[in-house]
Order: sequence, then structure tokens, then C-alpha cells
Amino acid sequence: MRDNLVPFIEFRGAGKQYDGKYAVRELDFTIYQGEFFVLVGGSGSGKSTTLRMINALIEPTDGNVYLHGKRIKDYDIRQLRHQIGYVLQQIALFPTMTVAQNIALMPDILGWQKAERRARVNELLELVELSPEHYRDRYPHELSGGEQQRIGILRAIAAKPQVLLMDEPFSALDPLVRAVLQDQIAMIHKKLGTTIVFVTHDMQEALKLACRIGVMHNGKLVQIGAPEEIKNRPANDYVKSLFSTADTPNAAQLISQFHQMDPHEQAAVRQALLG
Ligand SMILES: Nc1ncnc2c1ncn2[C@@H]1O[C@H](COP(=O)(O)OP(=O)(O)OP(=O)(O)O)[C@@H](O)[C@H]1O
Repeated sequence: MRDNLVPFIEFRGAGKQYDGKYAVRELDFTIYQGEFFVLVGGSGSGKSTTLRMINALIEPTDGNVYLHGKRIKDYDIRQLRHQIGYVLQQIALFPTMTVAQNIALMPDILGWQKAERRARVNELLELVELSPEHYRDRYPHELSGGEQQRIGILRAIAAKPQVLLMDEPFSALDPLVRAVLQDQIAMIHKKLGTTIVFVTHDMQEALKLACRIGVMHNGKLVQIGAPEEIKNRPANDYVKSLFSTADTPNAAQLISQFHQMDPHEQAAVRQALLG
């Protein structure tokens, strides 16, 4: 990605005030095409506000945000949202729609032909190692939490959006399921080359997934850099303290976490892993 940096999402003096108080301020940075950009920071530091400026869920009160060189606020909002997939912590699949219908929602809205939609659903299920034959016709209540989250991610990328926004997408999941989904989103990013902007509280997750990490503190972006740069050369004591305890957990730690779960949780993890 570093050989050919094409500016894709640009924050230029962007800020958001609520009643005269800044939620985020003085955001000046660029996310490049095909990049996996991870925003980290404590609770209330402004990560979600920053993310939501990209899909116009929040309009900046100061400065501007650009996609492809055009101001977000100058896009037709429907066209903009069609180019941007969005995944939240609690994915709400439509309960009365099957897995295939949930995934094909946006292609359907965009008028893709039935055969194209069907092929896309199968291709995507295979991408995350869920057999289309076993999963296409199931309903959300027949899936584990990890499987539902995977279907939510597939729904967000089904119509081949140029950008995927992910706001703490794995934080409600058990550690093992989480580790599997982290590997899968890394693989999706590698295969499809989608630009991903990902918010997390978890520094290990950031170090594992990011091309670059942006660290937020009190509504400001205090450092941007590659994972090793942030960890080895933190810009200040705050960044240092965030990353001081973050080491990638090893298999032994994960396995011991698994053994500490109750049998019900273990069954859910097994189901998600083997699914
Ligand atoms: N609608 C709103 N009205 C007033 N203040 C808001 C509003 N939305 C967010 N804020 C404030 O803006 C700041 C940044 O919030 P934001 O949700 O972006 O933080 P965050 O880093 O995503 O937090 P968390 O990790 O807890 O989700 C917080 O102080 C929050 O209270």
C-alpha cells in the first residue's frame, strides 16, 4: 500500500462542537486508498465522532472532510452511503430475512440481477469459511454471535463499497471468536483492497490489524504512525501508557481463556470457530 499512496479520505481542520464544547477538533490527516486505518483512544476521546463524519452521520461544525477530493457534504447522501459500508458493535441483522437476503440487501437496492446477487452471496460466505449450502437459508436467530457478526460484515461489503467503516465491530465477542474474526477481516482487506477505517478500544487489535494507527485523546489526534512506530516511539506519555501493556496474546493465553469460560460459552466459541 505504501508504494502507491493515493489520498482517499481527508480531514482538513475538521471539528465538531456540541453546545460550544468540542467533541473533536483540529483534525488534519489523510487516509490513503486501500489503507487499514485504526483509530484508538480512551472512552469519549472522539473516535466514533471522527468515523461518523466520513459517512455524514455527523456533519463537522468546523473545517471539512473529503472523499475522493470532494467534500462529504457535497455528495448526494444516498450515493455517498452506497459507497460506504458500516459495521457496528451490535450488528442488527433483519430477523425475518435469511442470511442470503441480509447479505444481498444493498445489491438488491442497487438493482443487481438475481443471479449476480446469488453468486455474490455464495462468494462472500465462502470468503469467511461459512458453507453457502448450510448458511444461505438460515435466519439470524439460528446463528451464533460470531456468525451473526460475520454476516453483518458481509452485508456491509456486499455491494463492493469503496470504504468500510467499523466501529468496535468485535468488542462484544469472546476472545477466541474475536481472534478468528480479526484474521478474517485482515484477509478480506488483503483480498479485496477495501479502504478500512476501524475504531477499537483494544490496543492489541490495533497493533495486529493496522497499516497505521491514529491515537485520539480529548478530541484531538495526538499521534499517527505505523504500529511499530507508535509502540516504540510514542509521541507522549499518554500514548506510551496506552500501548505499554499491549502485546499480542499468544495461543497459550487464548487457550487458557477458553478453559476459563463456562460450558455454554465454550460451546458458542466452538460453534463460531467450526461454523
Ligand atoms: N450528541 C452529542 N451531544 C453532546 N456531546 C456528544 C454527543 N456525541 C458525542 N458527544 C461527546 O463527544 C465526545 C466524543 O464522543 P465519541 O463518541 O466520539 O467518543 P469515543 O472515543 O467514540 O468514545 P467511546 O469509546 O466511549 O465510544 C464525548 O465527550 C461525548 O460525550
